[in-house]
Formats: sequence, structure tokens, C-alpha cells
Amino acid sequence: MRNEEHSIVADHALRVEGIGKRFGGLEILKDITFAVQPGERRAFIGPNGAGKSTLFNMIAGDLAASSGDIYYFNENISRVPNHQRVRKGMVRTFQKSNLLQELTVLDNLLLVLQVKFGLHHVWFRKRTAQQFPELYSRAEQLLDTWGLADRKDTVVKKLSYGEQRQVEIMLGIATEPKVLLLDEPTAGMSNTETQHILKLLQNMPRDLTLLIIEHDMEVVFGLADRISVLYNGNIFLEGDPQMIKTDLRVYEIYFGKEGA
Ligand SMILES: Nc1ncnc2c1ncn2[C@@H]1O[C@H](COP(=O)(O)OP(=O)(O)OP(=O)(O)O)[C@@H](O)[C@H]1O
Repeated sequence: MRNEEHSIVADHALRVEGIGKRFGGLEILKDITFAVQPGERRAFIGPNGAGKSTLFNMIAGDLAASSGDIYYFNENISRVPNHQRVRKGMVRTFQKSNLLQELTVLDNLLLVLQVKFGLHHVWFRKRTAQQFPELYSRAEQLLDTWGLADRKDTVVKKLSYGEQRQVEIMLGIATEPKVLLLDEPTAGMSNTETQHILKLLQNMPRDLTLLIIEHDMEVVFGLADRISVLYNGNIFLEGDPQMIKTDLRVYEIYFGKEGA
């Protein structure tokens, strides 16, 4: 029985056990426990201020938890710093833009890919496709997949807001993560842009484990295998999209008992 339990635990890409977070006297998260399977797409929903971003900050290592532990492929990473989590393959994108605004899309991408290709030492000099064919070919491939090939020579600050968000996700993918955390990837996007991002996310490799915070329910239900609902500092409910969609309590959390 112990062995069986152990093997189930070892199969998790991510396991969060009893995580809590206090800001001063305020207890934002109380006792968060959940596990995500490798390749699973898990969405986190809940009203504004429920603590979704705070939870992601702790998983990514940007914020220390007040209590509890985080396991990544069965390794306790609770005290592993953020940059080491990234090196292990846990990568997040941010709600706010963290791109190098003065550089082109291609240069932003090459800077990320250089690290992956072990070419940090050439960051300061001009690189050419002739010198680094594999680097450039991977960049072209990513630009094609993400529909950004025609924008590659555009300086990031000249892109639309939606395109910038697209570049951010592409950079996250470029690091070839095992677990990718997306914090509201479609926030502030037009309906057309949202549809476009949803399609791209749906087409991502199935072995990539994806955790996503999202307010757009079309994206949530179009992408997630399982959904966790955060409310009052706890995971109020967890289930598959059909179960969450039809649970009246979720509706009440968002719209109140009488409805909107
Ligand atoms: N550094 C901080 N210091 C104090 N309070 C904080 C801090 N960060 C977040 N909070 C508070 O914690 C609560 C949860 O915030 P968080 O951003 O995690 O919620 P959220 O569910 O992601 O909300 P939203 O859906 O609006 O993005 C909020 O009340 C917020 O004001």
C-alpha cells in the first residue's frame, strides 16, 4: 500500500501541500493542497483577489510561502530559489510585460534561445544565421508556429498589446519548460486575439504541463483538463470542466446567489 501511494505521488509534475500565505495580519491563502499530473492542463479560477497570482508567485519561487510545501516531480522545491526552478524547467509568464521593448521580436527570442543553446557568451556581438544556423532555425520555427514571422524585425514596443502577450508566451515556450505557468495570458486582449491565443495554447505539446490563471471562461473551458476554484483562501472546488460548469456554487461565487 505504501509503495502504491509512493508511485502515485512520484507521478505528479507538481504537488502543493498545505500552502498558506499571510501578508501582515491578513491570511490570503489558508491551506492549499492539490496535485497536477504530467501533461495536465490545469486552470485556476476564482473572483478578483482570491489569491491566484499569489499562489503562482509561490509556485514559481517569487514569493515565500508562510506554510506548506511544494513538490516538483517529487522533489521538495519549497526552498529552491526562483532561477533554479526555471533551470529545472518550471517557467512562468507574467501579467505585466517583461519584454525588452527596444529590441526586435527576433532579438528577444534569440536572447532566450542563446541560453538554451549554451551561447550566453555571444550576447554582446552581432550574431548571424550563417554563424549559428541551429539557433536561427529554431527561432524561425517558433516564429512560424506563433504566427509572428512577419513581425520578427519589429521592435517590441511597436507591437500591439495582444502581440506583445503572444511574444511573452512564445519566449516562455522557447525555454522548453516541463511546467509552464501562465498568468492571465489573454487579459486585455480583443476577442479575435483571445481566440488566436486559445488555438495556439490548445496546439501546445501534450506532454507540457500547463497551469493557467484565466478569467475568460471560454479559454478556461476550451483548454483545461481540470479546474481548481479558489475562494476564501482555499480550493473551494476541483473537478473537470463539465463538473465545474454545472456546479451552481461556482456561479454563486462569481455572481452571487440571486445571479447577475
Ligand atoms: N505583496 C502584497 N502585500 C499585501 N497584500 C497583497 C500582496 N500581494 C497580494 N496581496 C493581496 O492578496 C490578495 C490576493 O491577491 P492576488 O493578486 O493573488 O489575487 P488574484 O486572485 O490573482 O486576483 P486577480 O484575479 O484580481 O488577479 C489581494 O487582496 C491582494 O491585495
